[in-house]
Amino acid sequence: MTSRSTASTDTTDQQAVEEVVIIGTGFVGLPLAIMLASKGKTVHGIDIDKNVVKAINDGTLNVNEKELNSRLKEDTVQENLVGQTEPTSGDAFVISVPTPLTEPNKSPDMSHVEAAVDSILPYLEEGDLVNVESTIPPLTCGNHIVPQLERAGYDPGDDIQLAHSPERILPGNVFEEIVTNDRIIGGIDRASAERAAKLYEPFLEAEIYYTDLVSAELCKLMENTYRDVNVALANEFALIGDQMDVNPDDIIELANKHPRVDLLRPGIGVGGHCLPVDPWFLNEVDPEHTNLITTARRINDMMPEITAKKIRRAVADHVDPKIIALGAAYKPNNYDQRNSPANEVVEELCLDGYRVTHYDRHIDGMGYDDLQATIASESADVVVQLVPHDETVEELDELDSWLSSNDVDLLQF
Ligand SMILES: NC(=O)c1ccc[n+]([C@@H]2O[C@H](COP(=O)([O-])OP(=O)(O)OC[C@H]3O[C@@H](n4cnc5c(N)ncnc54)[C@H](O)[C@@H]3O)[C@@H](O)[C@H]2O)c1
Ligand SMILES: CC(=O)N[C@@H]1[C@@H](OP(=O)(O)OP(=O)(O)OC[C@H]2O[C@@H](n3ccc(=O)[nH]c3=O)[C@H](O)[C@@H]2O)O[C@H](CO)[C@@H](O)[C@@H]1O
Repeated sequence: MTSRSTASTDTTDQQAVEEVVIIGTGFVGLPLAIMLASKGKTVHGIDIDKNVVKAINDGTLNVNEKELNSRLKEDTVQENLVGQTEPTSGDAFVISVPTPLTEPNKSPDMSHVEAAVDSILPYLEEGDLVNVESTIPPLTCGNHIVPQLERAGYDPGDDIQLAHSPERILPGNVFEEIVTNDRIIGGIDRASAERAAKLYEPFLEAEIYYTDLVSAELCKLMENTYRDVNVALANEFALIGDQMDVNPDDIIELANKHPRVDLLRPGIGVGGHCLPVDPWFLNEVDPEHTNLITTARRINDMMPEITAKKIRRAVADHVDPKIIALGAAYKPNNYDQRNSPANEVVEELCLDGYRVTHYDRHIDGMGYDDLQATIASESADVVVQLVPHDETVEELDELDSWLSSNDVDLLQF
């Protein structure tokens, strides 16, 4: 049961949402809090991290997401958004806490979601909406959140509305995508899904698709798994290309000239908060039918080690080479280091005893003033570009002839 509505046309007669309590004001919760506050909603941003709460209230959060700092400082946002460490009452509760994996068995760690739901129970009142934005394993709403609410004496779908609207924003382009991405809203019933749409209507300029809870859970996981598997395919093609001594990027470009082929870019691995995690949620619920998915995960997880091997081979002619590694973020033009393949590559090289200094202009404390001066002062033998940030690629382009005339090898991934 999927159906569509346009956010700009307010078609439902569900009660508006005026006061919103957002549990978890991190990468996902804070942009939503800011968007709602900027549209005049009363927003309580709840976080167990006192520093995050203080920074929200002071308007000083130093997060390197485009526009986030300036939007947080806007007068309307500062007037309407208050950071708190404890929940309070409201019309709608949004759950946007982490859902990591437990290692080494790659099972979902649902403790934050459970704690977040527990924390709102004393404040829930009849008619309130609970809307989960965290990425969750299939059946989490039905098998965990519904019983948790029932144990507290509620009857979700009757006295409490329950929805799951997974967040799909792309790190690095959050404030555009939160407005323009279509939204999938699963509800325990249609009324819950339509009420959740009331949360997004004030700022959304895209379609809303209504569905049930499990379909919404699965949809988010399929999206990220699709991307992970496709990067794995590109990585595997690149390994085959390497073996044949041809440039895989060039061949992929040629293959993409086919009208129905659209290969992604091979790289040094798949990092970030989502792609290395979410496919395992599918494996958790259906190990029998996730062979391709888990194989792709393993291919992507192997890439940092394979990259380190390539670097070892490339520096084999140098005695005790001095290596400068550029890039620590999990992807280009980004500052986030969560599950960063670049960091894994550097760790591998350091474990082997190589002398490596590691820089990333996008990351506080890892920058440099002048790349040429840095390479010269460190007497580097090899420069390895691990993350193709636009600026890094440009800088290295400009330094190309200087590097070769100074016998500095350049490796670019
Ligand atoms: N980061 C992304 O790109 C992205 C995009 C879409 C979806 N998601 C999903 O959204 C969810 C949140 O991810 P994130 O990136 O915002 O995480 P995050 O770590 O940036 O933020 C989560 C925040 O929740 C707080 N928190 C933890 N437990 C809490 C509790 N019980 N009560 C109140 N606050 C609590 C943490 O202190 C933290 O500030 C995850 O399920 C993630 O998979 C993330
Ligand atoms: C389906 C989808 O798009 N989901 C997005 C994704 O956001 P993300 O930032 O994690 O995604 P990517 O940009 O794909 O990067 C991931 C890693 O893959 C490497 N990569 C990428 C493309 C490529 O061709 N070759 C590569 O090697 C890249 O370097 C990096 O390490 O998950 C978020 C949270 O759920 C979503 O909200 C967001 O919509």
